[in-house]
Amino acid sequence: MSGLIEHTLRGGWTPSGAAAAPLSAHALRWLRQRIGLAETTTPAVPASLLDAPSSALPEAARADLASVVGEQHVRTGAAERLGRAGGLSYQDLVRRRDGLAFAVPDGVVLPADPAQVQQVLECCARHDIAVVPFGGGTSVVGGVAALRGDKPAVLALDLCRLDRLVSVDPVSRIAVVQAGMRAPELESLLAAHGFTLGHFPQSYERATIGGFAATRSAGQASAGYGRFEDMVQGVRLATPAGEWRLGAAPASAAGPDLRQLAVGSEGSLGVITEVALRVRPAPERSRYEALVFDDWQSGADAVRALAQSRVLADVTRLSDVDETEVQLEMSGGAKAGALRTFLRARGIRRPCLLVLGWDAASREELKQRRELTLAALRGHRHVRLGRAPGEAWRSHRFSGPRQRDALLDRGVCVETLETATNWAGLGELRSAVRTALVRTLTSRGRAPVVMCHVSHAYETGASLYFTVLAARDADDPVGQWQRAKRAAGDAIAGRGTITHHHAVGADHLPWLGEEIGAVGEVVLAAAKNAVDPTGILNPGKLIAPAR
Ligand SMILES: Cc1cc2nc3c(=O)[nH]c(=O)nc-3n(C[C@H](O)[C@H](O)[C@H](O)COP(=O)(O)OP(=O)(O)OC[C@H]3O[C@@H](n4cnc5c(N)ncnc54)[C@H](O)[C@@H]3O)c2cc1C
Repeated sequence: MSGLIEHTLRGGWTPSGAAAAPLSAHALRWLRQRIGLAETTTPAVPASLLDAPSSALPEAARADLASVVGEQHVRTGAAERLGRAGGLSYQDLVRRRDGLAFAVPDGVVLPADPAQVQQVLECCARHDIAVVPFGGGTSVVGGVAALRGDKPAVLALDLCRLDRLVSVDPVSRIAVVQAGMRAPELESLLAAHGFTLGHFPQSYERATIGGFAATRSAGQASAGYGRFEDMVQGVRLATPAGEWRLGAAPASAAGPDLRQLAVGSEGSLGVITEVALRVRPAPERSRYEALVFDDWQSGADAVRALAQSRVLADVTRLSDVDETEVQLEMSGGAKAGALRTFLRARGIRRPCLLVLGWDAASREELKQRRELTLAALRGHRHVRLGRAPGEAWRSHRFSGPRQRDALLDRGVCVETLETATNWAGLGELRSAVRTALVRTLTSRGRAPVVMCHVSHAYETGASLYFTVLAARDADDPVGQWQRAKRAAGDAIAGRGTITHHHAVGADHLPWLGEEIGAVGEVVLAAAKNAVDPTGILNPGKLIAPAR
């Protein structure tokens, strides 16, 4: 066990904030000119000035919980509670950075193993206390907001002590892992057995296995290794109705696949305590490179060709013109200028960057896979940039959240949203979301930067991931983003899914009914009623309260 994670009030991805990835003078100049950023800095309010409301956890409940997990593992101090107060969306960060109102749990409980999680839930059901399962706390959709629903108190159930690799079956290639294990720790433990999970979301450094399973996460190498639910062979949950184990075999015809009810249940149907995961041999070789297409549609057509020919690279990531421009500007002015000249000379005026990355067991396998991918791109006009930009992308693949800290310090409204749809509707969906974001975030004649990329491609369609940079409305930063998000959500509804991998949480709930239908909502509510009849599990997330 690696010991407890000490969460403190989070105003960014790292405690050092912007210092971890400072913006260059060139990037700052470019931002000022593009989005009309003021010259001022906008540091976070010191955590010492923020106070938690006093805990509403009844003493009888606290004592009961302590008898299960031990006195030191029921915490009601302000620092502990503020540290689990919400996730890492822009709204969450701005609320905490600016000292605006946000929900704080009444206590934090830290069980040691699946049996204790089960007992904690039974205890909370007895005392009618709401429970928010808390993994890495990286939710960007309000999934770990400390909402209490109709309950008098709410607890953050922090799973960080469930951090064991329970077993590795090298014959079947299955690893059983406790839910609170963080992704980097799991990768290093699997490496000792010669395996990898291959799940590398941008939140890799902080997120947990239970969180991935609870949200149907998708990593950067999803084209090769699959989405998280593709990796889940079995799952063990604690529920107020009792323990639930699913996944006796890799495939089964024993009725609907109930694993898929547990995976993606976002803490509303149970607390995931263990996951049996499909693992693969760690790659001996890997190679990343970059290509450029002239405009979005040519690039999207090329990625569709790769997906439909089933020769996608493990990492296949296509940036649109705006995202490509920002990548160039953030990486430095002179280099960007030289590259533009080089591309213009080759007829590329609206560059869209495609990063491809392959993992393989041998040099031969790598060569073969790469050749198949590149062969499918013949006929799709592009310019190859070689390995350097591909490898640069790989080495900075987890630095986005640090860069966000730096942007937050400079008064930028910086947020992302994602969706997916079929290839036939992808162009329309992208335009509709772009238009909604530009319309709602244009202020004083300055339009925001709206970037988009495809990083998860399928034979029938792809995801779209948008990143927005706008000058922050200092008077109403939360309202500014909420208006933009509402407009984007309305543009998505009916054209695609409201979420491809961030999950529903509280923030996407207004659109869920339109996506799954009234019958779908009734089915989800019935499942909840069966496992959580008094509604203590994560109120206000995924499943709307009964009207
Ligand atoms: C900078 C940044 C980048 C991101 N990049 C990606 C990305 O590339 N791909 C991606 O898929 N997501 C991404 N996310 C979103 C987020 O990291 C994922 O949703 C992740 O799966 C959450 O894991 P977590 O352990 O932090 O879960 P948490 O944030 O702690 O919880 C997420 C939800 O799952 C529930 N939950 C957590 N653990 C359990 C459990 N054991 N049992 C039951 N319910 C549980 C919570 O109650 C909550 O509803 C990103 C987030 C940030 C901030």
